[in-house]
Amino acid sequence: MPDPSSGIEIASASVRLGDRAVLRGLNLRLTERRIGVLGRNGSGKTTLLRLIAGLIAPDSGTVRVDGFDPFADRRAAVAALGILFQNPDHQILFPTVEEELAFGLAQQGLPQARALARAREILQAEGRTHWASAPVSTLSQGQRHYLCLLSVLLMEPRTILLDEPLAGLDLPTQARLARRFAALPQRLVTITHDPASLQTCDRLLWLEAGQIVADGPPQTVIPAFTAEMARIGAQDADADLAG
Ligand SMILES: Nc1ncnc2c1ncn2[C@@H]1O[C@H](COP(=O)(O)OP(=O)(O)OP(=O)(O)O)[C@@H](O)[C@H]1O
Repeated sequence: MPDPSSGIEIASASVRLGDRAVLRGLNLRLTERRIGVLGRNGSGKTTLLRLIAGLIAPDSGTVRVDGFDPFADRRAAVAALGILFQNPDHQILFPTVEEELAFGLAQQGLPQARALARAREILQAEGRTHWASAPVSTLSQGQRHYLCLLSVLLMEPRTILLDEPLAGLDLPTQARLARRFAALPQRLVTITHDPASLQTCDRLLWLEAGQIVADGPPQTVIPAFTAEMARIGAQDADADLAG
């Protein structure tokens, strides 16, 4: 049985992609409700999220979420973890909004008719009943992103992994989504290179070249990160960027 109190446990985990060591010997035990991961482009944030989600396995070391291995136990992973990718087009599989929303529930074992009914209920609750049979292709990028979030919320996972959840969205949508995230009872792991959105996290990790360089409350990690980004930004050439 899953044990939610054990949180996300990563032990000596390394990931190579191609000839690159993208994550290097990570050791983390994450039990907080709001966890942020900061880091520059290419630092390994998305790879870390994919590792936690069980979409990739570590080359060495172990990953456990609520006590199970998310790569080996896909059934447990689908029930326990929701992931919101940066690009909604990497996530959306179905032609219409209601089919897309129903898919995750059907994967969790709900009969298709019940899944579609639940999809229509959430659209009604969101004031978007007119979206139900709309082709996903008629939605804007921001609306598709919002649709992906609704899909994740419908599945009620214990942990939600968010990859740059507010990037590319207009300001009212960002504000609305930020309020929605803040109200969620679930554990959220949010990755971004924008520290402002992580001010209220319980714990903040700063990832650099596949390793944790700072781990603590936002009050200490954000000033250190911001100062380092300013230092690098003041240079003409990016000597610190490995790849
Ligand atoms: N399939 C792959 N093969 C080889 N290298 C890869 C592959 N996928 C990612 N990488 C490399 O791994 C590194 C980390 O990528 P990752 O997407 O995890 O970074 P990130 O911190 O999420 O970056 P960003 O902020 O730009 O989204 C990058 O240098 C990237 O080029």
